[in-house]
Amino acid sequence: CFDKATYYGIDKDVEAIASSLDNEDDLIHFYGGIVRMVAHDFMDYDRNSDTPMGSDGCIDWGHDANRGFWGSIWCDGCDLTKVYHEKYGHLSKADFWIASANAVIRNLSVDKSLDLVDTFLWGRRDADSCQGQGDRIPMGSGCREVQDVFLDAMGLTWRDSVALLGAHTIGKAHSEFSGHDGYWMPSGQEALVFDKQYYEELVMRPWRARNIGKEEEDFIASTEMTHQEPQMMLKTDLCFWFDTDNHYPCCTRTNRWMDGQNWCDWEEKLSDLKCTRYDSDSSRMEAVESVVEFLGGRRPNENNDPFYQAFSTAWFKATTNGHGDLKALRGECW
Ligand code: HEM
Repeated sequence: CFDKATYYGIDKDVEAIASSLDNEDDLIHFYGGIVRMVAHDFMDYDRNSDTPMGSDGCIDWGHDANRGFWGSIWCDGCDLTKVYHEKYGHLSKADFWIASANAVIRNLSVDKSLDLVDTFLWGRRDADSCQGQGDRIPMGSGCREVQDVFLDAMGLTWRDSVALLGAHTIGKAHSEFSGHDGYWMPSGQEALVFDKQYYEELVMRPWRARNIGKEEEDFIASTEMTHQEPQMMLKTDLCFWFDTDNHYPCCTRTNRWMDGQNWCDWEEKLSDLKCTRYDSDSSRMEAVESVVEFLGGRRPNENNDPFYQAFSTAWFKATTNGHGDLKALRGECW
């Protein structure tokens, strides 16, 4: 049995661990890591495979795609794992992880308004093994990958995909894990708020290609000169607005200068390689239109509702994919 009291008990326990962390970077990674871990559990779902996987509490911890979980988010000595074994071992890990991620999202959403309790279903069974799981995780090369994983394998829409990637509004990329480095947001404080700022940064911030020719090709904010706490976007993020699959490397705004220096030309000369938008008949326009929708209207505005609603729908689809027999939370367990 899984009732609302247990669900909110997990929420409280996640918050208790968070408040025991005194370092902002640890806090960001704790919150971000839980949500990312659930995404890695559901992004391996392939409806066309004999071994579909999906949210089953099974992650290939040793795979490069999954670096950054074992040892800090989930491990024998990790706080979340200890809480699970001490209090929630009667639940599957898959259910527990999703309830924990829901707690993160609720606690970091504006006025704690995004409560996913009403769409939470439980009853997932954990898999003992999931060989090949890591090979199914997208690495950030671009929208072709989003199409393969989210649309073709998981059966989601472009709108769902754009909504789910909005989760990059929290957390950070670490050079020691993925090779990418930086926040999606301009500051650590903003990386602790679950809101629509991801779309605002995508559209408003000038971006230039970074790590060109390397495995971790991505984008860095053109306003960024120090590289101490860089602001970045992956090619899988920026492709919701620019055609980075067909035109990379590039720079999104080639007409910005400082002290006679073009902002696109800090490391490489990119001022003559302007990023291109999609043609109006491109199938990717559904992604572009979703970004516009999630911006919530004329700027500036505080309207997170379109993002929150679309995220709830997409999160529900992604976390229940392949499960036909899940149950709603009970009012009370006897
Ligand atoms: C195309 C799909 C995706 C790609 C290519 C991708 C890629 C990445 C990469 C490279 C990182 C940095 C990891 C590190 O170095 O620590 C990251 C972090 C993160 N991702 Fe994604 N991601 C994808 C989808 C998602 C989805 C669907 C969610 C949730 C709904 C998500 C949530 C997060 C979060 C919260 C973090 C921050 C982790 C932390 O702070 O430790 N991602 N992602």
